[in-house]
Amino acid sequence: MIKILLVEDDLTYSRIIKNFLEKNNFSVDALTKIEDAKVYLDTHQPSLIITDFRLPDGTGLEVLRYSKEVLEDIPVLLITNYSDIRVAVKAMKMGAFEYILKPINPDELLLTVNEALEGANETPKKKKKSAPKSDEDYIVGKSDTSKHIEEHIQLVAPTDLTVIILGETGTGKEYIAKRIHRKSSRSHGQFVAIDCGALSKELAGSELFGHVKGSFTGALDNKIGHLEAAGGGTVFLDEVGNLSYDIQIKLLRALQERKIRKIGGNQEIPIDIRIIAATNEELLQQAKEGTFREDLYHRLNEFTITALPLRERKEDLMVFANQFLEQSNQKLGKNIKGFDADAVHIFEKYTWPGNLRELKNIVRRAVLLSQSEYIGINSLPRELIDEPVTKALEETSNVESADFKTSQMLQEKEMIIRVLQEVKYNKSKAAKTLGIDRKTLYNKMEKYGID
Ligand SMILES: Nc1ncnc2c1ncn2[C@@H]1O[C@H](COP(=O)(O)OP(=O)(O)OP(=O)(O)O)[C@@H](O)[C@H]1O
Repeated sequence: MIKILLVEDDLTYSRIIKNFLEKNNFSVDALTKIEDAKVYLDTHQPSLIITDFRLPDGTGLEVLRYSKEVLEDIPVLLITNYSDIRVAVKAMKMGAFEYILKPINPDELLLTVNEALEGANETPKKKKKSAPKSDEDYIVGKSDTSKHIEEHIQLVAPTDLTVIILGETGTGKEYIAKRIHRKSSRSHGQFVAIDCGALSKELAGSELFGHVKGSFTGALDNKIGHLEAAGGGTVFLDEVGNLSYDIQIKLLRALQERKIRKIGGNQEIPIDIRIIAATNEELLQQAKEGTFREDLYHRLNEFTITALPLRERKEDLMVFANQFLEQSNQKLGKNIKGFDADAVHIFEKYTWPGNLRELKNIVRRAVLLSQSEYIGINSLPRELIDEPVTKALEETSNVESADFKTSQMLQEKEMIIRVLQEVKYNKSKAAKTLGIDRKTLYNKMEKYGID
């Protein structure tokens, strides 16, 4: 039976999730604290972790970080209470598989659990990222920017040039890389995606280049690295700015000489790969500051493609939203026809910090929740609807020039409003969720003028 670790300190919630998953034939071990989860992960190998964001001894991000350290390829789902998409985006960047907003919808939970487990072994070992299953999944978009990206993909794909793809998280860098691979003469070979941000410092060399038996403690056998294994195919180095200096030197050599040497080995092994690298950092800036080798930067940068954030390609927004709706309809067996005018208006106003990944997630959730033919604001999470309010608040208070305290107060006010809405204005529940007593909550509500 597939084993799941659940880290949730709200015992009622924990029991509901555990019972629900057990009814669906999963075995669930439930814990309430990060420290206990760490001890558990030292001795157990669950296939999936579901963790709440707010825990008594820290945040779920710590569970995520630790799990990536001890178990390389374990999917982690983060439950966030305050609909804080920025936390969710950070979690995704740290390697979380998906985030789920409270209040949890059981169908959504089950769907996400199954998606996370799809392809994951029962005993996880290797890091692998999700990639488009087929080219049919890929949406081109209709903005000029999208058309340019498509032209560039078509232009560079048949060559063997190394490509750097720049862009914020969730803008589709991996999707672009995979499309280049599919349109290239290497399409019959493998597409190997490596998340350089998730490679441990000690093992990065061995993962990329391989090692010979006995070259370090734990090297019990000869190992073939990804660069050799992907022979004839394409290697996608995501978050390439995270590679250590040593590895950068080795990679530069590999690219220049088209040969690698395994860790602890003397033999030169020819490699036949194309590299596509991606970063959401200012790699050139890093190169200038000396944290990323400039020679490697130039070697990688034979061609650049920039994936713009969704907020700068508004024309594409509804094209993607409608396609995601179609995909979700198919997957969930629903027949939602589209979005109503209010939903479209809210979509257009929102800033989409998690870009296409966030849009897809929100559309999928809305399709799942929607009771009517057209998705309306009732099926959208609060953060989308509240964002303009938050922004107006920030603008009137001119947060940029205001001191830190003002900004903290604004955040606190916003959080109290959100929690109150979430618990339908039950003050005891709100106080409990916020981790303060009722009296403090009343004082704060008065201070911020919340009715
Ligand atoms: N062109 C596209 N067509 C359809 N879906 C897309 C496209 N680009 C991105 N997506 C959706 O957005 C999600 C995120 O895309 P992707 O993983 O390629 O982003 P990324 O920029 O590599 O993110 P990160 O920097 O966080 O690794 C994908 O899983 C997919 O669902």
